[in-house]
Amino acid sequence: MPVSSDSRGNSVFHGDVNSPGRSLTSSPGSASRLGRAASWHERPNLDSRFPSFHALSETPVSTVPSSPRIKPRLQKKRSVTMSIPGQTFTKLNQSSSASSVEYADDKLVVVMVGLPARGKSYIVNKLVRYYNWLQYSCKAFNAGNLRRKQQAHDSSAAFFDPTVPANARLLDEYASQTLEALIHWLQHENGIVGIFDATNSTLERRKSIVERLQDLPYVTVLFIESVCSDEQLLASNMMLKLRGPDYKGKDPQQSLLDFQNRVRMYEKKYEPLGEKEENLNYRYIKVINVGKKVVAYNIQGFLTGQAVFFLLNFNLSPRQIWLTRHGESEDNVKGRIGGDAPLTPLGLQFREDLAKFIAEQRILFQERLHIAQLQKSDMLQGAAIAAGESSETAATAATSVVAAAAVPSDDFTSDPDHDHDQSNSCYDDGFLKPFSVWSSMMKRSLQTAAAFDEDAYDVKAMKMLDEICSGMCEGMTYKEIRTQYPAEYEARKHDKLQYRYPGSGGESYLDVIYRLQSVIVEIERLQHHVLIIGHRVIMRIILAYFLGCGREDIAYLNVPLHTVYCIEPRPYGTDTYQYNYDPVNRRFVQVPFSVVNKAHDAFEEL
Ligand SMILES: Nc1ncnc2c1ncn2[C@@H]1O[C@H](COP(=O)(O)OP(=O)(O)OP(=O)(O)O)[C@@H](O)[C@H]1O
Ligand SMILES: O=P(O)(O)OC[C@H]1O[C@](O)(CO)[C@@H](O)[C@@H]1O
Repeated sequence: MPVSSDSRGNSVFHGDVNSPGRSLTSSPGSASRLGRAASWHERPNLDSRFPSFHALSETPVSTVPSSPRIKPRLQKKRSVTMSIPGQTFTKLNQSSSASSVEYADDKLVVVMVGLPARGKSYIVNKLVRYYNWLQYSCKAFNAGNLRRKQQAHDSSAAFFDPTVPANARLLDEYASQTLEALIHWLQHENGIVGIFDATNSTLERRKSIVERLQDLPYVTVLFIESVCSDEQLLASNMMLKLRGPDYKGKDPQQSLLDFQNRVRMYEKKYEPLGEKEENLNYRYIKVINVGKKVVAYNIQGFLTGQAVFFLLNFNLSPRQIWLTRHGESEDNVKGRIGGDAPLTPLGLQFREDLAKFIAEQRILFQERLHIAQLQKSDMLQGAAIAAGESSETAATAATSVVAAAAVPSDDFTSDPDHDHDQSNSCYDDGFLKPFSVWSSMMKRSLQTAAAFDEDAYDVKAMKMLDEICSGMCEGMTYKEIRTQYPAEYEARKHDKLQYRYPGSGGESYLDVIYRLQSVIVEIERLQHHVLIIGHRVIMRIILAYFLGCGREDIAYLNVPLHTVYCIEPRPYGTDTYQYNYDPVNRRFVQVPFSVVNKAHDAFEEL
């Protein structure tokens, strides 16, 4: 099969478009031929396809012709392999006998299991963000929220005593109503992944959930249990609960004692996932001590596999995720898209000041971390004494929390000697949290990353961070595209997320999302800081993940050049900061974080 490579080194396969039995599986560039990249379960209307530079008959395709002799028996019902919005398209044989082929939605119900303060909601929030970012409609249904909404009396530990029938019935009712709301969403709001966030602490409860769901077509049930035996983490988690809705505004130490009693109430009846579920052939993932150990049983299907992949890689380590585009390039000045232009003098100045700014922020964060751990230690000490422990025992336990946080991540440790010349307290431990700097393999990004000292940073270039490829429009201005290819210009304006540039290597935002999936998971896996020096589309997609942006916003986020974003994962979400570069005074000024571009102008200037 003839193969060529385009200007960016991508291989382009030129198949024989008239090959017999050609199946319309998607391939780079195919969506613009097939019209809107059809969701996997919709038939694309070939007559409404986006216009392209080539008529369908001329367009080079990368499909391998299937032998006319072997006609695989096509699945007439549900798809059993991965189905990725905008990336895969399964077309069934037109001559199939079924009058209307039933496109089954592969739906997933995730059922959380775990004692209080085991991170269930934390895991749920991350999974919701991850699935939605992958363009699978995902929503969480939390029984605790329903309880708080409906409950007249307070939520003290006594209410959770399983030996009090009235309360046990109420808790079951809250759980049942929550599950029904999830089912309704799946059936009537095109939901794909519904997550049931509750303790679901007994086998009996879990069996009733499976029985209720088995009536739904094409629904897979996956149990995810969070188990934690790390006393320091549990103590820290329970302290975090004091800021939660159940204890807001109440005495911290009394609240901590009450929450510890609530956990004891659940422990009376708690049954961990295990052999009984295996005998029932349930699917489950057991996350132990924030992924230190993960047990997966009977995992089948693409969506469940995504959950395992994600849960193997997340962590709670406090760190910063920095994002910025490359410095100004010569094509930016000319308004030309794509290409591989070098930095301008202003772009070179930006990179020097960026390196100084990041070095300062790295030290400031370490100091903040140290102070936060001391505060946590005081709080733990006070709670332990209130619980009746001796002050010596309490002090020892609390100090170990601080010590545990000061140890750098196990990825690699910057050279303590190199940092010893810093004159502030955070170097007393001799450790500075490691810092990775990732760029794309495009000149403008590589040049920006070159300002970072490889002795103090782990500098890496990644092709998956390259800017979106605009295919035949590479090197053009928006005005030239609008003039020379008005239909393409309008088509992209119509659906910027799914529109794929025609021509070899042409990409859509959805293509780049899937190209960045492994980068997102790697960012979640890292326990130390990272700075990503990307491009406009790359910034939008990564920011959209951490902000949980809706698909209608992703392609329009306002991410100008010489703007630096900082994301700090927190126990209940993320803190975000933005700094604009002042080239005159050569400094970065913190401004309110603001990336949503309500104007939604598809082609704002570069
Ligand atoms: N896998 C995990 N194991 C232990 N702790 C975790 C895990 N993931 C997150 N955490 C920490 O646990 C804290 C509390 O988590 P979260 O509120 O989600 O608990 P929960 O199990 O939902 O509690 P509850 O059942 O009371 O709602 C989080 O803020 C986070 O710092
Ligand atoms: O999706 P939009 O808004 O066209 O922005 C993407 C464009 O931004 C740029 O990164 C501007 O430099 C181009 O290389 C790229 O094609």
